[in-house]
Amino acid sequence: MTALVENDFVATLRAHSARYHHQHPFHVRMNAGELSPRQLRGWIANRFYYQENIPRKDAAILSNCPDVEVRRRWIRRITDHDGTAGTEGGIEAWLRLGEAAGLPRAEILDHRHLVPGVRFAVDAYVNFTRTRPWVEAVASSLTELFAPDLMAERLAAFERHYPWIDAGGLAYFRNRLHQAPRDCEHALEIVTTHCLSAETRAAAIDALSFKCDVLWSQLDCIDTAYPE
Ligand SMILES: O=C(O)c1cc(C(=O)O)c2c(n1)C(=O)C(=O)c1cc(C(=O)O)[nH]c1-2
Repeated sequence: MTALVENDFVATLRAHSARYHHQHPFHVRMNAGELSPRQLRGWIANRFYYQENIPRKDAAILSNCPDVEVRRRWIRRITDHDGTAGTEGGIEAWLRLGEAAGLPRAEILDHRHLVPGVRFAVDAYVNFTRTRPWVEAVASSLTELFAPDLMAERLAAFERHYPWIDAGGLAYFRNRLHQAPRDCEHALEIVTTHCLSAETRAAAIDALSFKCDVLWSQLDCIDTAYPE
């Protein structure tokens, strides 16, 4: 009985793929090769704000998490993005993606292209992880269950449709192909072991819905700011 209910819980989480931002019209146009250089650069510059805030939200989760075993594994996410002495992290890789697309790193770093709604959505995500119970914050990261398929599609689309972007700039997406499955396996393990009541399971599902909205809202704002 418990196993069956747990299967339902995981199935409900996975069913959120239907609300994932791979379906957003901006991503659909991106993968179909229909975006202009200006639109792609706008997306890269705005998505940087998400990238640079991911380690801050992971630090918020660490600060709220009392379990040393979880912290020992979760901390890896921060160095994946920030890098370490001698190794490039995701933030640097994203800046290189920008440069490969003709966007100077200074223009990404100073947020001159950042639109208010993207800032608002990303700040809402970080705030959520600071203020909600840590297991809910972990559940909100489960959009990464759906990310690898989108990354693989995006990689192929960039190579095929946007050859003006130097292929060396695509390392960020390649790295996420193996980082995301590892990360979401851990997140799913945490959520399924900690959310055993109807209430905690409902809260985890709500957290994942909220995160789908965060990702969708970012693209809505980028889409509006960079019309065809
Ligand atoms: O480009 C994307 O579509 C996409 C989506 C997501 C996601 O599903 O949250 C993440 C990422 N990229 C990503 O690069 C990343 O590092 C990441 C971390 C997280 C998270 O919530 O912990 N999501 C994502």
